[in-house]
Amino acid sequence: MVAGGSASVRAQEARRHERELREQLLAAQREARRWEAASEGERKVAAQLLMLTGRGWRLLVDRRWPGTRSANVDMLLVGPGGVFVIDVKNWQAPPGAAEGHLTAGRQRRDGEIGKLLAVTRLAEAAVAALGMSPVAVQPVMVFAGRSFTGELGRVRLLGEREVGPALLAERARLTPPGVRAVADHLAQVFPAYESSALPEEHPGAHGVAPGAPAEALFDLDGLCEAAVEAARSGPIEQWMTFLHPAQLALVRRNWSGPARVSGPAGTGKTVVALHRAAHLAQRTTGRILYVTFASNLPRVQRTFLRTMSPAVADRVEFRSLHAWAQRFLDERGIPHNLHGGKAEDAFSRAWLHLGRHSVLASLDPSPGYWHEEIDRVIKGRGITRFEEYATLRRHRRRTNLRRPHREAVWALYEEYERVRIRRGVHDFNDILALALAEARARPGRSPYAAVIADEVQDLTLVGVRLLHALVGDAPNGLLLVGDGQQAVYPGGFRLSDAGIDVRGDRGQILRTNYRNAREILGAALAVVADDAFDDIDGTRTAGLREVDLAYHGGQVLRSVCRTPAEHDRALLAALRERGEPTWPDSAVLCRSRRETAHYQHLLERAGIPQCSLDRYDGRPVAAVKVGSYRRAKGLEFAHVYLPDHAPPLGPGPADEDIAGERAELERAQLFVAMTRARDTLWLGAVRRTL
Ligand SMILES: Nc1ncnc2c1ncn2[C@@H]1O[C@H](COP(=O)(O)OP(=O)(O)OP(=O)(O)O)[C@@H](O)[C@H]1O
Repeated sequence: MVAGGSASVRAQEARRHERELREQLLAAQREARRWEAASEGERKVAAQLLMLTGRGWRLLVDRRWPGTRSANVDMLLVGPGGVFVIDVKNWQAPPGAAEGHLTAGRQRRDGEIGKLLAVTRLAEAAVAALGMSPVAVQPVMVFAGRSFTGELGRVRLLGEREVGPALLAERARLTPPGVRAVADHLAQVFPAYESSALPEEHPGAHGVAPGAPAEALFDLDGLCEAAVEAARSGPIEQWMTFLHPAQLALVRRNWSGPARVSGPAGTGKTVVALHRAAHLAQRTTGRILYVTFASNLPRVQRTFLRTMSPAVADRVEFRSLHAWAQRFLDERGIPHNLHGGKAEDAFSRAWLHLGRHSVLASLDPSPGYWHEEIDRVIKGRGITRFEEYATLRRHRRRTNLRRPHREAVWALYEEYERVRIRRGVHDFNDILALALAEARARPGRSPYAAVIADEVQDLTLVGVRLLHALVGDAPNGLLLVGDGQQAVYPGGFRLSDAGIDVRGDRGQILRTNYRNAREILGAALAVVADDAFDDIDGTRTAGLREVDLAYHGGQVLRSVCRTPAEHDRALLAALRERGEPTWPDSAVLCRSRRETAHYQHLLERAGIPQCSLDRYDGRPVAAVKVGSYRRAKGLEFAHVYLPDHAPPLGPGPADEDIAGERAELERAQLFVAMTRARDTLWLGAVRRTL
């Protein structure tokens, strides 16, 4: 570049710098005028918030409360950390917060909290029009001239000196265009307070024509697309701020009783359930119970909620249903003695004694099917009398068991119970049954404002009855989330058997898949295309479902090998080829525990860091996750490797229906594993298994 050229570039830079300084000066003057007009307390607090406005935050001071003549909102602050509804208190007496009450000196001032919450709800409703979740809106009470840190429910209580650093430390949720769009929208909904001398916010200053209708102030589609893109390009642990309108409606909805959200894989059911948990925690002072069947999932979901909405995270309890039930029995002083191993042993003895020489062996000589029959059909559905079992419709069990078979199953069940009781142990079903009896015997002592069950299709009928007993038919009390197509355990039930009615608007379906690339979802649906399934609400649905796709890239890679050793080398080569940076967002998923152990060792020996899904808690870890298909329920990864994914051919049960049922369950499990993949799905197979 010639000398003259470089001087002209410097001159242009200087001019640009000068322009920026002028703009900053004008903005500072505007803000200064607003603060002069504000009350002394607001001025002091606004001065503290300067550090935020200098970093891309937008401050709306002294705004009118829509729908009222004279009520005002002290401040609305919009920044990377979200939306903050700020109420400034300039009290003579020192503020205090104890035992759920706000005080000024000795006087209770709880009404002030109520007012702030009411205006926060208005702000939530306003930003919902942009698809923004209520978790991104936080009420803050700031005490001018004080140093203070506390909280009452979802309201943060901060002193003048604490507020700036506290809000600055919030995790970034909004991009700069997002901040502008949200602030412009709020400026319209909460206009400048008429009786104040404060100048109006001029949206035009942010590049939008003054007087334009509210909808034109931002590009809603653009905002949603950007949010989807951010979610896709970010790490898997990415929490979300913007939801699809259909999802947001479910998060904020008022249900008059129990409700159900279903939808195919990857349609955001868990995202909705987590936002709903946070929303309900914001609206109530009670606790929210969030349960799943799998024991590893609650840890991951707890991490997600903590990231998404730390203010309410402590009031949402994440538990596997069985862990929760055991603690519940402890709290209520009900003796119990869960011992899975000894209970299994009791069944083996019963089988040796009664089962293997009975008519059951001619249908299926291996005890597994009959163990499931007792576990998921008889005890799982709370059947205690043979007459009930004799005529029971066995959902998701294809074999038509005639009376002699049912009598034989019942004899096996009774023998199992005898041995188990003699040994003084309980199985998992007993724990749920004891908890249900206790919850029914002493209702009204439940500390839960709401209960949310994720992956509900995997629970048993007794489990669902137990959750229902905790909240009954209270409005917004019970939310059941799940997808019958992803049932990975045998047997099933209908919600109506539990006395739960989710007809009409209380049963909602999500339809847009946000997770899987088209090719991946296509491959997964091909596996279950012919398997129509019965959902827990009683509807029969075809396996090949209509799904809208939000994402179109991705690929399916297939590797068919001649020997297991060649296959394992191919897996390692595929992992290495994709490269170390991809490993933290990769998972190797296996059909059984035994195979999981095999692939863990394989990766270890090859020097590829691995982390068991049993230990994974949703926080980023620099290792490939390894676990069984069942352990992968509810999770997702950018790259999923399914080694030796085709079930081996071998001698199966004599009964065709039982063989067909087993094969169908295996396909459902494979479908779940395949739909965990966002971008790449690697399918390994050994030719002997094809
Ligand atoms: N509105 C949205 N915008 C962008 N991404 C979304 C949206 N909703 C959900 N997602 C993303 O889609 C993926 C699937 O969401 P989620 O796990 O909640 O689906 P799901 O229906 O529970 O899936 P599954 O039943 O297969 O476990 C997640 O990565 C989530 O972040």
